[in-house]
Amino acid sequence: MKKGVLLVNLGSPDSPEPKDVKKYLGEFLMDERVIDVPLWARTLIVKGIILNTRPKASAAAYKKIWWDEGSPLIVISERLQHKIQKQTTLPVALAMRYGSMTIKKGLQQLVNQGVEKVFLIPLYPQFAMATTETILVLAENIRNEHFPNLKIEDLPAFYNNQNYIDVLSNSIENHLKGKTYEHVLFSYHGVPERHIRKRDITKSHCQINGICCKTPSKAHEFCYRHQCLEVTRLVAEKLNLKEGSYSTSFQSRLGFDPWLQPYTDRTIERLGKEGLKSMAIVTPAFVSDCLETLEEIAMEGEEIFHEMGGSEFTTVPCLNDDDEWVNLLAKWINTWAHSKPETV
Ligand SMILES: C=CC1=C(C)c2cc3[nH]c(cc4nc(cc5[nH]c(cc1n2)c(C)c5CCC(=O)O)C(CCC(=O)O)=C4C)c(C)c3C=C
Ligand SMILES: [Fe+2]
Ligand SMILES: [Fe+2]
Repeated sequence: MKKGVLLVNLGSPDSPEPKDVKKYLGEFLMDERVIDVPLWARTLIVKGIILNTRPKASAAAYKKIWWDEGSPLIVISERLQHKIQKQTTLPVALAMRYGSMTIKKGLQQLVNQGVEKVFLIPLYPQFAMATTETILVLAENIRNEHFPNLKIEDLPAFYNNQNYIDVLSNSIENHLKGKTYEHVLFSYHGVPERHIRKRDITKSHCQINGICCKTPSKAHEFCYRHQCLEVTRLVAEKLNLKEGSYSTSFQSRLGFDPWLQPYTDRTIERLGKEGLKSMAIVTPAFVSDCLETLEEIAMEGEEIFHEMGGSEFTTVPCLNDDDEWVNLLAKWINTWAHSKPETV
């Protein structure tokens, strides 16, 4: 049975022009796993409010970070794909959950090469309904409709895989080059608190308080908050960061519902107000730099810190196409390729 790999990331607009940003945001935010309210309410919020107000401002933000070759998230994902391809004999395709590089096209490319079994790799270290789950559900729907004979297996969230933690820690250490910052902030993309409760398979564990995510539970297989806190804990342990010299926060909230806290912008503000002069930010919910890291953190975050009196602010790049990261993904792919007996 011929095997192949499909890497899947979030996606970006085709260009940083308001019309393309509007089209992209429309598809993204109408996803029932991103804005998880009934269709009528989602339509009202997205088409009635957000798409009439946000695309211009979002387009301006995209313009600040756009590269000559295109969206950083897409260009970086393509570089990753090409580097991985050099380390495996399996065909490696790339798709995006939203936008024009669709999952259907990615699966079609593999099928055209004779692939019968796909290793689907959502490029997210932590599970979330708005990221991993929506990819898996869509891929399964596309398979049922267009490729019923195709087998698909997926890579589960790898937030606590020690090899991943080592690669991430090394990349942080390499960026900081031995310089000590007074605080290291681990900033993860936020989600509404409701998303965490919805995916609590025990129905009662996740209270979103100080202790639930630190108390062992089978709920953690699908608890984004637990998985983010674990990445921070494991990296801090590996890098020997002292208690109090690092913390976790959540960025990019949208709307009025409570999202995971503490919020990144307020945390940077607080640290600046407390007289902190130097800080580093790491963004481990993303494996590729994107609007959220290059604009919201590296530009807006730095501006907030400076306004509050801080001076040195550094944003650690995502893993992008880092060689150790490529090697690790290639190792997982090649292990998968050889691990299971072929079905005839
Ligand atoms: C209800 C809204 C959103 C949820 C829930 C959400 C979860 C979520 N998103 C990412 C990763 C990325 N998000 C990006 C951009 C982005 N996200 C939202 C909204 C939600 N995300 C919006 C409206 C936008 C667009 C930006 C804007 O208009 O200001 C990106 C960047 C894409 C790019 O092109 O660079 C990424 C990556 C994760 C990991 C996540 C939940 C865990
Ligand atoms: Fe997002
Ligand atoms: Fe939890």
